[in-house]
Amino acid sequence: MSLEGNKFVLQDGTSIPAIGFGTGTKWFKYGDNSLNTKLVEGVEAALASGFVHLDGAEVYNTDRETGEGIRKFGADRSSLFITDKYFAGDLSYKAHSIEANPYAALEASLTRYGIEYVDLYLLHAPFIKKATHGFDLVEAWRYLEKAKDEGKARIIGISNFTVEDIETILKLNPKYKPQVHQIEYNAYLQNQTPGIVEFDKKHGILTEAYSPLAPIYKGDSNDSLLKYVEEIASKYNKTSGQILLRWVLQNGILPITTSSKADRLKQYLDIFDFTLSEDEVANISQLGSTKKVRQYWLTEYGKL
Ligand SMILES: NC(=O)C1=CN([C@@H]2O[C@H](COP(=O)(O)OP(=O)(O)OC[C@H]3O[C@@H](n4cnc5c(N)ncnc54)[C@H](OP(=O)(O)O)[C@@H]3O)[C@@H](O)[C@H]2O)C=CC1
Ligand SMILES: O=C1Nc2ccccc2C1=O
Repeated sequence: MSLEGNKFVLQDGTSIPAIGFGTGTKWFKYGDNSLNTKLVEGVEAALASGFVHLDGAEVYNTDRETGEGIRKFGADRSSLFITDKYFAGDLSYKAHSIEANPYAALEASLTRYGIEYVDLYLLHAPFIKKATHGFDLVEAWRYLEKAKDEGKARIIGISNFTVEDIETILKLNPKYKPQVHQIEYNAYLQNQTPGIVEFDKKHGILTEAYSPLAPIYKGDSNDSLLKYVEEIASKYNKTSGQILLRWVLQNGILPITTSSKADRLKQYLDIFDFTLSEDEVANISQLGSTKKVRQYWLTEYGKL
């Protein structure tokens, strides 16, 4: 698995556009079934800027907007990389997919998107138990394998898993191993759970980083990391956001970001024409590690 230009190439040769546009976080509209025309326009703007990798999930309830944005823009399906995620719920299991299983959930999502397949299908979280879901984590993984076998998902993977959760799947010698793992990752949270980034690497699993820009909106003006990032941003004639995204890439990790602003979307994509030195990457890691910020899955993984 390696970064080659603006793509990550997996061990089996599959390539993934190296930065994704997310339709969760600021667009997240679980429980609201009205069509968000701002997001339809946002997807069109992302495509017009040059994004081809779109990150969605059942729980975001934004697949109709994504499909509509793709059709309005007139993008060729084969030029896009679309991710969807099964809504497993969290530890409390208060909310979760209403579909019978991950395979059925994907079929329902495909209908809402108006597409035939997704490029990547993930279990959004590992909190899956026979008692609550009717199937366990391993059986959930089998549903993803079925989706892959039938061409409904080109690649399958996981999100927010611990090392132990991944081992539960690997131990069973699955037909397909998880190829991608999406986690919260940025300079302020360099391991969502202990040892996870190293574990993914060791097993040839591509890590994706959600919330890669957290230091910008979670830092304060006296922050030593942000001061340093600003300094190197001016050296490379880039913005702080571009430096933080580049730092993610140079750690071998694929950033998933988002914005409603056309100029920011263009900036996010303009990160492939410069390289931070090894010292600069190490300095960002070191300065970032002096502060810890977790934004998601706090109940499950602990407030920092
Ligand atoms: N698997 C999972 O459990 C999760 C997955 N995700 C996925 O990851 C995607 C991205 O996550 P997200 O946390 O939004 O990613 P980022 O950390 O990249 O944050 C994006 C936000 O940063 C803001 N921003 C960018 N630059 C600046 C700046 N200079 N000053 C102030 N604000 C700035 C943008 O605001 P603006 O719009 O104003 O430009 C945008 O809302 C989600 O949409 C979702 O698809 C996210 C969370 C959990
Ligand atoms: O985008 C997201 N927003 C969230 C909030 C809580 C849990 C998961 C997510 C996402 O994936």
